[in-house]
Amino acid sequence: MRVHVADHPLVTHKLTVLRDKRTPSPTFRALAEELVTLLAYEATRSVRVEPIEVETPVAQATGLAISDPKPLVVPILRAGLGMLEGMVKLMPNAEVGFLGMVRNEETLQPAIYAERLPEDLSNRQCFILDPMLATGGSLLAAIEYLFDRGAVDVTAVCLIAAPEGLKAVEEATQGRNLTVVLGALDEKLNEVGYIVPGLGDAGDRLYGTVG
Ligand SMILES: O=P(O)(O)OC[C@H]1O[C@H](OP(=O)(O)OP(=O)(O)O)[C@H](O)[C@@H]1O
Ligand SMILES: O=c1cc[nH]c(=O)[nH]1
Ligand SMILES: [Mg+2]
Repeated sequence: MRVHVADHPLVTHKLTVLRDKRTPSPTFRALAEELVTLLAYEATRSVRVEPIEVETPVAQATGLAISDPKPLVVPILRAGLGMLEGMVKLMPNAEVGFLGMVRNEETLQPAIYAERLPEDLSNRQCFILDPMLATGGSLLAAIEYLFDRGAVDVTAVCLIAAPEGLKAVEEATQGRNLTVVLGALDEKLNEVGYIVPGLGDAGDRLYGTVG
């Protein structure tokens, strides 16, 4: 597993405002989108491309185009939806599929409650979006789901991770072609499975509801 933790003052600045419990949902949503666009720059470094020729007003130029099959972006509902616009802004011709997952707050076990993905993911590059990697259970279930469907290459973009969850994902995905791109790697998980210092419940903070 390759891990990249953003080391950029703008990322840390925006994350600091996200962490602040006084930040209201509209600002939280705008910042989550901006953060993803910054992280997407790194996350798409290995996007598959092929050479193409174009005519400039002056001469022939060789450039690059994103190859087929197009990358598949998979936000994990609910909170991952807050990252979708920021990602597709950078890669407008990517396809988008959806996975709805919820973590049982007692057992911390994830469950998939909705799925809308292309049937066949063989030979696909997939980009999972989920702001929080806490125990790692949700991300791991999403990763396994995509690989089981035939994906060959998965990159997860998360705003904040706990070391415990990152380690769990790494141990369970040995030999997989997996990259994790993070805005920050925090200190730890608390006794109820929240990231410390984290930002609280990302879904609640994005959408202003509880649950
Ligand atoms: O690493 P884990 O311990 O699995 O926790 C992380 C998961 O928890 C949050 O989702 P949640 O279950 O709160 O659903 P929501 O997005 O609908 O709020 C978050 O968006 C991740 O999907
Ligand atoms: O800190 C956490 C852990 C799981 N899910 C969240 O939204 N936040
Ligand atoms: Mg939640």
